[in-house]
Amino acid sequence: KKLRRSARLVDMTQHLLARPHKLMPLTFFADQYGAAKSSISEDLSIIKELFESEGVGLLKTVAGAAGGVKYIPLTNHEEARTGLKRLCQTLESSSRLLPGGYLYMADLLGDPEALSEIGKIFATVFAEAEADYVMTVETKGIPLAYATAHYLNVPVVIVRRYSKVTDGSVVSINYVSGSSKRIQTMSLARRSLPENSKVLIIDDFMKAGGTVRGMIDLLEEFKAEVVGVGVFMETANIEERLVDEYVSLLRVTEVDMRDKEIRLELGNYFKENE
Ligand SMILES: O=P(O)(O)OC[C@H]1C[C@H](OP(=O)(O)OP(=O)(O)O)[C@H](O)[C@@H]1O
Repeated sequence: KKLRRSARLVDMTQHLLARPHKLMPLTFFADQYGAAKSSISEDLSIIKELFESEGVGLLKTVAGAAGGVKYIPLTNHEEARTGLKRLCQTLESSSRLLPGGYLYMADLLGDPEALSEIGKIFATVFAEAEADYVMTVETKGIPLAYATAHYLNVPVVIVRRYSKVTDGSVVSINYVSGSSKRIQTMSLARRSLPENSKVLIIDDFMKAGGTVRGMIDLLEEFKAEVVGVGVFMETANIEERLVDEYVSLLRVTEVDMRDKEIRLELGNYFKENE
């Protein structure tokens, strides 16, 4: 149906936002609105300018016959910092302290707006990683994995702690989660990852890193490539960490169970003296 420019701009914007990282040929829009490709190009430059000036993300145009345009969601660094500082305030209340230096985060992990904000930050950090899948381990990592996967527009694979009949044949490995100091298993259905998949690991919390280490070892069984590790929160001052390459958004610096003190700071995604 023929739409005038203002209506085209609205319709194209919602179309692009709904399909992050997806290349769309200009002819798709030209046919959709019965407009010339030159008009569509002008429309896209208006959207591109607004997206970039307002920090919505990038509109990348790919030239040539198989070309087109794709929306890359990006949160600018300042906005990410402000948003995460706000989350620090929410999380820093002593009532959230749990035994073992954990924080009660289920409310945050259930809040669609917070998840969307965190997911977009992870998708910014790993925008160039060319991940084919986002992987996490049940349970608390699941909402963060989906939020990140939405902005990267890739599927999620969920590692289980126990193999289930409904997974078909599975690959299992044993690992020690530093948090629990006991041997645990991790398993993933054999059919969930083709060989040579590029996988981004996302989890909610990293203590000793045993869980992330486990997922890395599991991915070796699938001949998959780990293209990144993102954790929402990490505990500080862990001597020997089982994983050294990872991005954290927040860090627990101090936990004092006696006087119920808790301190959070920005994670390694931000430079120390930033
Ligand atoms: O770095 P590590 O020392 O291995 O600990 C981080 C693990 C432990 C915790 O999961 P749990 O609370 O054990 O399980 P769930 O996510 O199902 O609540 C957290 O979600 C990470 O996955």
